[in-house]
Amino acid sequence: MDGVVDHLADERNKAQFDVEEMKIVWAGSRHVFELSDRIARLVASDPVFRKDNRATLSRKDLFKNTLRKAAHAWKRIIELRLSEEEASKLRFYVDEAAFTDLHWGMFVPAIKGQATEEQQQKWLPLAYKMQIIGCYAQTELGHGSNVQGLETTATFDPQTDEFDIHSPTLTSSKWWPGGLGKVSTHAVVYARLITDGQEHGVHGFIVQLRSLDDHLPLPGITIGDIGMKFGNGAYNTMDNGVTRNGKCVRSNVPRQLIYGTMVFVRQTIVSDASCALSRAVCIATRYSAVRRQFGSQNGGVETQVIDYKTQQNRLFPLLAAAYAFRFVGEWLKWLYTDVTQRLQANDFSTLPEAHACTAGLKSLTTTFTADAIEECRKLCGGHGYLCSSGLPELFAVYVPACTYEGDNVVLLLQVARFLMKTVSQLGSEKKPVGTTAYMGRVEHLMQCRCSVQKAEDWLNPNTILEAFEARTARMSVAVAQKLAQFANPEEGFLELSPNLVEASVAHCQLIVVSKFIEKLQQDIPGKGVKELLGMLCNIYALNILHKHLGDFLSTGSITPKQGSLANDQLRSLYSQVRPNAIALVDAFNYTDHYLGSVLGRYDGNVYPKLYEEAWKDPLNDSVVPDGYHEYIRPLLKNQLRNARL
Ligand SMILES: CCCCC/C=C\C/C=C\C/C=C\CCC(=O)SCCNC(=O)CCNC(=O)[C@H](O)C(C)(C)COP(=O)(O)OP(=O)(O)OC[C@H]1O[C@@H](n2cnc3c(N)ncnc32)[C@H](O)[C@@H]1OP(=O)(O)O
Ligand SMILES: Cc1cc2nc3c(=O)[nH]c(=O)nc-3n(C[C@H](O)[C@H](O)[C@H](O)COP(=O)(O)OP(=O)(O)OC[C@H]3O[C@@H](n4cnc5c(N)ncnc54)[C@H](O)[C@@H]3O)c2cc1C
Repeated sequence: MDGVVDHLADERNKAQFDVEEMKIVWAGSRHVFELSDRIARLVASDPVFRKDNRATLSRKDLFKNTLRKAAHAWKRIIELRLSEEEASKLRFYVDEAAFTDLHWGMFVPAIKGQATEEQQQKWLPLAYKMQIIGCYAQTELGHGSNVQGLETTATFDPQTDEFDIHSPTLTSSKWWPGGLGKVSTHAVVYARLITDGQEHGVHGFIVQLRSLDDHLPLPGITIGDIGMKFGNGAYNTMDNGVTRNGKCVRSNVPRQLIYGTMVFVRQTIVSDASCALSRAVCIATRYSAVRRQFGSQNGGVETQVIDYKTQQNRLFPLLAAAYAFRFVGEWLKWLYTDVTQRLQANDFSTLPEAHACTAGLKSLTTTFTADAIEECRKLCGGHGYLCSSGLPELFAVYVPACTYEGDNVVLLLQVARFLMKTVSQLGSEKKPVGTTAYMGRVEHLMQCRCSVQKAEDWLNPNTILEAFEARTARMSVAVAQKLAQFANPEEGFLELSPNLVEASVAHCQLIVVSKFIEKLQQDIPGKGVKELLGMLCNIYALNILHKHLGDFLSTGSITPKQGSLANDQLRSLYSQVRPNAIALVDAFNYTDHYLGSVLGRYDGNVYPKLYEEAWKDPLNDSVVPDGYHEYIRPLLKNQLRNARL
């Protein structure tokens, strides 16, 4: 900021907490903060990583530019001898969907989680040095959610000691895998295993797709890109592939680990949600402090739009959710590490809970974040619709997260199965543990009454927790009772699936709220940091209560009067957060390069930069547009009838 006027300085001076300490809380530790800060600046200062031209490049140029960035990133990683942690941060800050996401994010984890020791020794060193590039080829043209319905076959031939991978139908073509279309040399392909004419379900196989000499597909393999996707620049930096046929190397893993890579990636997606959400919120918050509309008295300045209660009511719950998702993401990472260690010791007992938590939280956080990015665009008024706001691209890149790695509704139905199983086991020897431990108090939760009498009573974490637990337990038990009336449970499950999904959402919201409350029980240093986090936790919880009031009232978990008091408390919390809003988004420590938004600039110097940015558009290369002589002039001169169009 040297020599630059900070238009948001007054806002920063209002902060009532230690921003530097909050940055550490957000990062997770001082080590991660320092590392992230260093790598973010490194990326921001490298001209190869510029991204302000993405919206105007053609698909081919966009894609080639992504290849250039990926190669440059790898070069820098080698030159600077970056650790795995630093390298992954570098890719994060380059901020461009690319084949490397799938290579490092799915191909390598799939081998680590599912391949035998011998296979790992063969493939991992090659993958780590990027001497092979891999992708995760599960989804087919005909089946994505229904993994057991995949049609690709892997038939073992004992004579050659090989598997014959075959796509017997058009719908069995692998369709969607990122990196597959143009870049990957190898893939983990999911196929139905057949030995001695017998089927053994879906397994993963490492398949070489392309020659390592000339990159041509190997004989019998047809590969291409599936075409343009939603948004202009956005996700079109990625090649998503279609392929048929191939040969491969043998794989043999325990049944329970086949889905393991999905559990891993879903866990990373929850942390990514807090990044995407915080980024949109940072843009909308800074711009809301810069933007003024109405309210000028005697020729004075107009009101900052952030001071309108409606703006706060839309924006601050999103800010609170960004922090909430950060902390639940941290916890989920711990849960994943724990389950991985147990699996290595052949303990599969916590896998169902890990599956339900990763599936449910992936669904909850991505749905919320996609909607929130769009809300942030609207919070920025007309300028939010400009590509230079960064929000349209962020939305287009982010929104498929609601679909990939498991459609969000399909995933909530998985949570519902877990919940219904838990309810059905109540009263048996098997006590609910972990995130369903509250079900162990179901008798109390079915009849307890919320004690809130005045608005401030809602600030008690135990009061909030019990209201959320009662709501979820009552919704789950109610739908379980309805299910029990069906002679065929699967028929009942289909019929009641909307109710089941609602119970799952309630359960996942309870997890997020409870993990935020647990975070606040830790020792958190820094003036005012814990107080501010407490306010955000209450905003997150009370906003859900307000938005889902129907659930809380219909289950009798709270009274209408208590619902109204929660809303009064929310308004008061907004006023307390307001002076801290800019500092709370500064704590994300995003560089202007990473934010990629004129509206979200750190210095708040929005208008001159918007004007400057507009002139850079290729349409402004000439004053009179290309096409004037063919199409506009004849129109104006009434010569269209004779014109050759
Ligand atoms: C840092 C880098 C990150 C990289 C990526 C990040 C950013 C984004 C970049 C690019 C995009 C990236 C990736 C996208 C990649 C993909 O999309 S890959 C494809 C993902 N596909 C899916 O997610 C498919 C969704 N469908 C399913 O998960 C399953 O088919 C199903 C819905 C769960 C149904 O399974 P099925 O076997 O038919 O049925 P059932 O319900 O009977 O389940 C059987 C039992 O298995 C348990 N189970 C199911 N899933 C899991 C799991 N993942 N882990 C553990 N256990 C699981 C289930 O609970 C059942 O158990 P029971 O005890 O029998 O009840
Ligand atoms: C950008 C992007 C990247 C991707 N990358 C990869 C990749 O790298 N590798 C890979 O293998 N795949 C990849 N995929 C594929 C992705 O995992 C699938 O698209 C996803 O799992 C959803 O499956 P589907 O497309 O079959 O949806 P469908 O299952 O066809 O869903 C269509 C609709 O049906 C509903 N539905 C489906 N089943 C049920 C049910 N049982 N009950 C109620 N409703 C149901 C869904 O809710 C949805 O509304 C990617 C997809 C995208 C968009």
